[in-house]
Amino acid sequence: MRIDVVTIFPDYLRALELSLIGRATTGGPLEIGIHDLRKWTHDRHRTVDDTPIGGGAGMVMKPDVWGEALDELLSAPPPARPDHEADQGGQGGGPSQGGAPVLIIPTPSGEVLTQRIAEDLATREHLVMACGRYEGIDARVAEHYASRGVEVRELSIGDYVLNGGEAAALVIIEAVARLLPGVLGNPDSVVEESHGASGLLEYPVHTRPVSWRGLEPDPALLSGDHGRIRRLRRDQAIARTAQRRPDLISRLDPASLDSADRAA
Ligand SMILES: Nc1cc(-c2ccc3cc[nH]c3c2)n[nH]1
Repeated sequence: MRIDVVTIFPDYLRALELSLIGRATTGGPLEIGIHDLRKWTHDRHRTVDDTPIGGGAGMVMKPDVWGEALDELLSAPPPARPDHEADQGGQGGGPSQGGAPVLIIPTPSGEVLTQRIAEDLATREHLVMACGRYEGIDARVAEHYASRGVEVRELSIGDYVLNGGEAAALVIIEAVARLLPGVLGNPDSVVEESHGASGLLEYPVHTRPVSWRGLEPDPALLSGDHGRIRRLRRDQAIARTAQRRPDLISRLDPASLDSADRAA
């Protein structure tokens, strides 16, 4: 997968050079390009914004500058894929959806990112992320590329307002990139996560010391009885979800909450 990120603050995205995502970009399944939007300006002040048509506070990012940047990045050839990666779905599941780039525009007024959306995006070959600032990017940019048949995803990372799209882009990239094959050391760790296949929040985790400040994990976890441990953890996941995210419980298939797998 290739991800191109356009921003007026390229240093904000340097975090992508760290940790697992950073390692995934050195000979791994991921290529990341970080681009300064001002590269596509032509005036001496490198202007990227202007006052809003119709009035209002703040400034709006200019469609002509964004158009030159996105024309170039959206028409770039899809990343070369080693033969062994032909149609190999990652933890996101499913074969690749082909090389057509997806234009992702972080915005507080977008569809809220979910694990399902991240899994879908993890099957794509090329993501182009447009990070806005000020009051946002001229709405005609998304409209123009959608009209040209580009898949445009205006994505929110939650119902709160940031100062720009860069932090949201980091969240979206991490949620997607970690699902790619070879990025996580242990692919099994994706299986029992919150918002994973079970639709539940994950159970509480513990490690040594067993006794800490008078607190100890459930004795079942020390029993070595894997069936008992699995049943406990499922009960804990259900209880935690019911307490913290009852909205997720209502979406579950009631049959999935029965003791079927507890009998195992
Ligand atoms: N979920 C969420 C996204 C944003 C966001 C995204 C882009 C821009 C550009 C200017 N302000 C922005 C805010 N806030 N909250």
